[in-house]
Amino acid sequence: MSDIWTVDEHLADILKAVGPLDPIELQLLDAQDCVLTEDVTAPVALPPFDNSSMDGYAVRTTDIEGASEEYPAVLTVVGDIAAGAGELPAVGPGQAARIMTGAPLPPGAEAVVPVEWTDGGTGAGPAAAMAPHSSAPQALGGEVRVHRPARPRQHVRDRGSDLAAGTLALRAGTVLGPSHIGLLAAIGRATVPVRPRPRVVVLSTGSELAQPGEALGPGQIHDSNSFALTAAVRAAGGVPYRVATVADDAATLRATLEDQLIRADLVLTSGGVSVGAYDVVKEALTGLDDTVGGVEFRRLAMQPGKPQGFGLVGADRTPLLALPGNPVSSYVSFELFVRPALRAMAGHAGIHRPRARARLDSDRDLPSPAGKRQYLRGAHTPPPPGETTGTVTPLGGPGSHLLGALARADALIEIPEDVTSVSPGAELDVVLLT
Ligand SMILES: Nc1nc2c(c(=O)[nH]1)N[C@H]1C(S)=C(S)[C@@H](COP(=O)(O)OP(=O)(O)OC[C@H]3O[C@@H](n4cnc5c(N)ncnc54)[C@H](O)[C@@H]3O)O[C@H]1N2
Ligand code: MOO
Repeated sequence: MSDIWTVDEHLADILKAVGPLDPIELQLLDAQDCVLTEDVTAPVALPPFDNSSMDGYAVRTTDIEGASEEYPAVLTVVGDIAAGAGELPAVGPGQAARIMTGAPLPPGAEAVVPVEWTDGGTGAGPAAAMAPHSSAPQALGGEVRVHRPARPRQHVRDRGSDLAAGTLALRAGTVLGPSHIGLLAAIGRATVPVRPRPRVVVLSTGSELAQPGEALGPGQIHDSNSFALTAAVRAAGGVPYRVATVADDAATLRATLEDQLIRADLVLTSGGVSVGAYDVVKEALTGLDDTVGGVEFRRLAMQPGKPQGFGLVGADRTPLLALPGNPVSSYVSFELFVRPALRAMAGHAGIHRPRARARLDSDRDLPSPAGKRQYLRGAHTPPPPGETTGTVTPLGGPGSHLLGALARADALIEIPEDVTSVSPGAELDVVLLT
């Protein structure tokens, strides 16, 4: 390994050190967006019993053979079955039971005729709806005229027609979305085993940093990195813990870190990793014994994001990524190194942002530093229908302080290490950020 690391070497080194977190059992709604770690079989059939798909009448089909509006079949109504009904009236020859959508099919009945195929028990013409339950006594014990025949099982949802009891409901590896959570609830699961969301402590350093909402003193700037990184952790599916900004003091940083490790699956710091006299992260975490740090600081063949630290710290060997302080550098570093690590820890199969090929939309050549992979910020336009290559327009410039342009970007334009100039119209890889 040379003194300078490539982007790919640094990423591989991080991914080698982080693995999927141990599964935990979570309540259904807490498990949203998490990765299921075991196959789930349905302990019950879905639906659990034969039931009606219509508001209407449960009937024996032979009783209504040949029924028409002119010659309706006249049946005696023996009961009223609501969804959730326990006791069911038996339907004998010449009989029908009023039945609601989702209510169990009563014994003896073979099909359901929708109320619109009947007179609704009124003795008049075709009904548009059922008489309300409050006036049911008039319907019960009375008669219903059925105007159309029905096939056996028509408008009946058979027990187990969705899922048979004992069959696979969801496979391990499923990322639990709303429909999966609905299915788990339907089969009666209250909790499921999933990979937890990685808990990430976000810590920014710098004596020049003021909090948003505070007035800036001379030489001060607002801390934006810890906010951007906290939001990025959440967007990547992690649980962020943003810690108060630490001034440029190595002892304070070490103490803060020791306090925070208890709740961290991963630690992110920003700033203090370069070669300045106050580069506190480097000072605090270099060459320490195992109680706090084994962080290695390296230079990457990359712009932005050249200085990076990575190591495993504390008794639990918690991964720590020390990101550069320049706001664009820390954000780009998050996208390229931290996000894939968090996705791997959460057990996702796809850990990288999608990529696309795009033509450079620019009125001039873009220079790029020799020997470094450059990530410019850009606005991506997908290819028109039938084409495979979209376009990308650079925003701002290469400066690592250009947060305004970053906020307008939806892509990172990747310029390879061996390219020193890109002409308008040239095809490039872009990393899609949305
Ligand atoms: N002589 C050299 N100087 C620098 C080099 C170098 O190789 N030789 N590398 C430059 C590069 S590239 C980067 S990136 C930065 C990295 O610096 P640090 O990680 O040590 O970060 P700081 O010095 O603390 O800050 C850099 C810059 O970013 C601003 N900053 C820091 N934290 C925040 C925050 N939380 N929110 C907003 N802005 C922040 C800080 O004020 C500085 O302007 O080093 C270069 N220098
Ligand atoms: O590499 Mo620094 O990260 O350019 O700004």
